[in-house]
Amino acid sequence: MKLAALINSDGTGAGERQVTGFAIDHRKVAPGTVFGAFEGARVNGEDYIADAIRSGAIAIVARPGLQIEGAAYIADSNPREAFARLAATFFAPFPATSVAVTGTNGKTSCVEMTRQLWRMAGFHAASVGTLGVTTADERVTTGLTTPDVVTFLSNVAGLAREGVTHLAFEASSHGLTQYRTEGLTVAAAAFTNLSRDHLDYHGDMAAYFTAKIRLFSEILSPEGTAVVWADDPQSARVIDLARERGNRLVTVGTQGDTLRLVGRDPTLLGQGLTIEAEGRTHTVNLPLIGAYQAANALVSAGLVIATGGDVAATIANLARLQPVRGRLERAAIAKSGAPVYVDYAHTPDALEAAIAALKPHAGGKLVVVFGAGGDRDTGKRETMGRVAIAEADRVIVTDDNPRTEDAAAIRRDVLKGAVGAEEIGDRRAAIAAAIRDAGPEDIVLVAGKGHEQGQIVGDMVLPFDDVSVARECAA
Ligand SMILES: CC(=O)N[C@H]1[C@@H](OP(=O)(O)OP(=O)(O)OC[C@H]2O[C@@H](n3ccc(=O)[nH]c3=O)[C@H](O)[C@@H]2O)O[C@H](CO)[C@@H](O)[C@@H]1O[C@H](C)C(=O)N[C@@H](C)C(=O)N[C@H](CCC(=O)O)C(=O)O
Ligand SMILES: Nc1ncnc2c1ncn2[C@@H]1O[C@H](COP(=O)(O)OP(=O)(O)OP(=O)(O)O)[C@@H](O)[C@H]1O
Ligand SMILES: N[C@H](CCC[C@H](N)C(=O)O)C(=O)O
Ligand SMILES: [Mg+2]
Repeated sequence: MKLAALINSDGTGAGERQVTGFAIDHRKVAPGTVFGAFEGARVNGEDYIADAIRSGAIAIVARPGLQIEGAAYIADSNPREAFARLAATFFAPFPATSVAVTGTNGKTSCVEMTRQLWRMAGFHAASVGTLGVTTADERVTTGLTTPDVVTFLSNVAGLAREGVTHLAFEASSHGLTQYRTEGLTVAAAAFTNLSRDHLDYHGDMAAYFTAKIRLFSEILSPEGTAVVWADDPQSARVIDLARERGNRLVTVGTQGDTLRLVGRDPTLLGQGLTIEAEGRTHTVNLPLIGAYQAANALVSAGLVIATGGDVAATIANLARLQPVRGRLERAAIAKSGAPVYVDYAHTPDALEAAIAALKPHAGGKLVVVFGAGGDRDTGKRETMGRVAIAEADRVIVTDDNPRTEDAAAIRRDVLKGAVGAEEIGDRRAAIAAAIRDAGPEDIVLVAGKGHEQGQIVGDMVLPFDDVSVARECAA
């Protein structure tokens, strides 16, 4: 593609040059690249413009007012958005039906369940999120929940080339703020819930909510559908916005209109759901435990219905959902018979939801092993501690990805809320102690890392998998 196909010719002849790719990191620039130079949280990408041009960049997308020589200058007051728009033109086409999920908790679960439901309906579907890029055949991790815009758009275009027609992706608040997922037509957008997380980056809850809501105010197609978990205190704001914009609405939950949850009856390994839809009552056995998994299943069904799925068939397909990796995953059975679950709860609300899911199944004690990640919102630590002490019967505070922080200091923050909890810094030792002491009627919950395969200490990633460690400790 010639540069002139992306921008109006600037009279220098630059428009005749061939565009070979897009980059937002100057180290990834090759001859023919369009380079996006953005001010970041850590460094200023504008400082690398000269290096990018030396490496062959033919155009620079940046804010107005810079001196740029040797490449076309595409100046825009919102350079991230302008860059994403151009990159989308370059990488298109994308899967014909794309939907996005935002919210503090449940994004990964929803994109994964939506992908599964589409597949059951016979579509070639994929999901992109914390677990990576997933199709029916394989899963490739990208390292971030919402990858950077170039990785995202090039991967999604690759999926379309492989024949994927249906895509569900996670829109994290960082991703939304940094315009990582612009440029494709979003047919439906879902909101799961809002609670505390990531205030290190966003500052306060209002800014965090504003970041998330951009999915509905700017990214969702004007002809698209907003799918809303109606039971969250913030849902009304999303519903109001969708109404103002004239988007179609699908609301789900006990307060929902499209899929109204009127009954939830936990069984040993799942739950019976009673759902009112289109004036009829449907019943289905969801093979997953916990109110939160029922919520995510309904949001996912809402996304499938919003993009043309049959209501009765979609509800019936919930009976065939497979568990999502690291979300209430039954990892092992202790010698005493106590089941050990691994869950990705790393916010106060998620921890509460995970404990609430398991508690009804514990005849004896509910034991929770958890910590908090370093270089992340410090304010959530004490609240997580308080939730654990209030809801569980035995609490062991341990390490979870200290990153560049002092692990003992992070545990101290958690213990401020978890008054009276035990402290075992080494995660393997903590899991071992919980499993060793668990009685036959007890349940052990190992929370915080879910599917993660490593413990991040400093700039090293030490191999660590809660599921394997639980199995080793139970053996
Ligand atoms: C805080 C944050 O989101 N940082 C991400 C973001 O940074 P930024 O735009 O602020 O970038 P910066 O590092 O200050 O650099 C500014 C610009 O200069 C460029 N640069 C930088 C250095 C250089 O040598 N050359 C160069 O060109 C960078 O590519 C960037 O465009 O852009 C970078 C490039 O894409 C990301 O790698 C980086 O993710 C870091 C590693 C990260 O840890 N992000 C986490 C917090 C994150 O994004 N998490 C969310 C949410 C998780 C969830 O709850 O699900 C996620 O979506 O994963
Ligand atoms: N609907 C929900 N309501 C409350 N808690 C939930 C809900 N869904 C998931 N959780 C909790 O959040 C954890 C993470 O779930 P999931 O990975 O689906 O969320 P996410 O939004 O993708 O998280 P991340 O922001 O890390 O990508 C789960 O393990 C569970 O503890
Ligand atoms: N996407 C989340 C994952 C947190 C997982 C938890 N194990 C931690 O390290 O805090 C984040 O980057 O904040
Ligand atoms: Mg996720």
